[in-house]
Amino acid sequence: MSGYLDHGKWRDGWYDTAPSKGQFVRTTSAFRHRIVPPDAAADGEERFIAEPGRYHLYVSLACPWAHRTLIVRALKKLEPVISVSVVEPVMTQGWSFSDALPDHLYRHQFLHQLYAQADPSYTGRILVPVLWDRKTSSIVNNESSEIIRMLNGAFEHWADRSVDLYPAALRGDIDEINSFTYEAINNGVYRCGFATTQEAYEEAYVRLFAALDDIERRLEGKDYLVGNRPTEADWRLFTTLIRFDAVYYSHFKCNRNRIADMPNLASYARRLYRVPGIAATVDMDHIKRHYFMSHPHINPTRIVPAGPATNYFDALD
Ligand SMILES: N[C@@H](CCC(=O)N[C@@H](CS)C(=O)NCC(=O)O)C(=O)O
Repeated sequence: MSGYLDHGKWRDGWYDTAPSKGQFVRTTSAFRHRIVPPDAAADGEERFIAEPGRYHLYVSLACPWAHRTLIVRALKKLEPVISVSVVEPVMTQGWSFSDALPDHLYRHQFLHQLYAQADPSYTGRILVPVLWDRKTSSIVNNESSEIIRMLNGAFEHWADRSVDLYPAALRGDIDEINSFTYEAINNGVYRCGFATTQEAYEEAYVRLFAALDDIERRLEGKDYLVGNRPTEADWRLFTTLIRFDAVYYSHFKCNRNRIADMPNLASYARRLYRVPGIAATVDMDHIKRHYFMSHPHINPTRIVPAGPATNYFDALD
């Protein structure tokens, strides 16, 4: 089960959808600091400066938002620079650690203990991803869209500079697609799955599939959403696509059709999946166990479906 911290104390509890007429409203991330490259920190004012071995990511392999950060870390070849701890996929007191999946820094049992360590009076939900600073023992940032920008741009001294997921010339187009994708698709599947009224669910469902149809058209004759190399816009969409047929289609009732039934989207997702380093970031076991076992209000038996037998992304051409 999930829950939140109330002035540093754990409380079980789900999102209250009553004030929003059954609509799921995502909470905003609380920690929003920035890491700057060493050369941009010359005046000594900056608190968080890029350096190897200083920062640590806490992620769930199940979570599409955390998945973005692992993808950018892999593409920028930052594995030796930024270390990672992975939480257990099934929520207990929210996200937890185990002997098999430990908190490498503090051996906490639960992620909420890390939030309380950063801010003993923290009130709010305990979200992944978390970008942690060893030096100040604090959370730099827990908003994936901002973390991926930092991984793409602040660690250039140690990163693979041939990869730029947010090139200056394409930023306007990337930002525009990102907000469209976020509202209707990335968060749209959650707005379907966590809706508590028929109206709220149907509104999210119609918007989701209209957006997928739109992207299906945009991808006609194109390999990527913006330009001719993968950008942030592609990776942000990818983490939802890869979970869609196995989880969102059934668990979140996003069942007009599968991604496998949309030829351009299916081959696009497969193309992205085959980029070197990406397949290793996709863990279908964590993904399926997390969703089907962590939301007992949606799936009370907590049975994890055996299928789908094959996914569009591992099918042979
Ligand atoms: N906007 C945030 C969203 C992060 C988020 O909602 N993560 C989910 C996992 S998919 C979470 O940790 N949920 C725990 C909860 O809501 O209690 C981001 O992109 O970083």
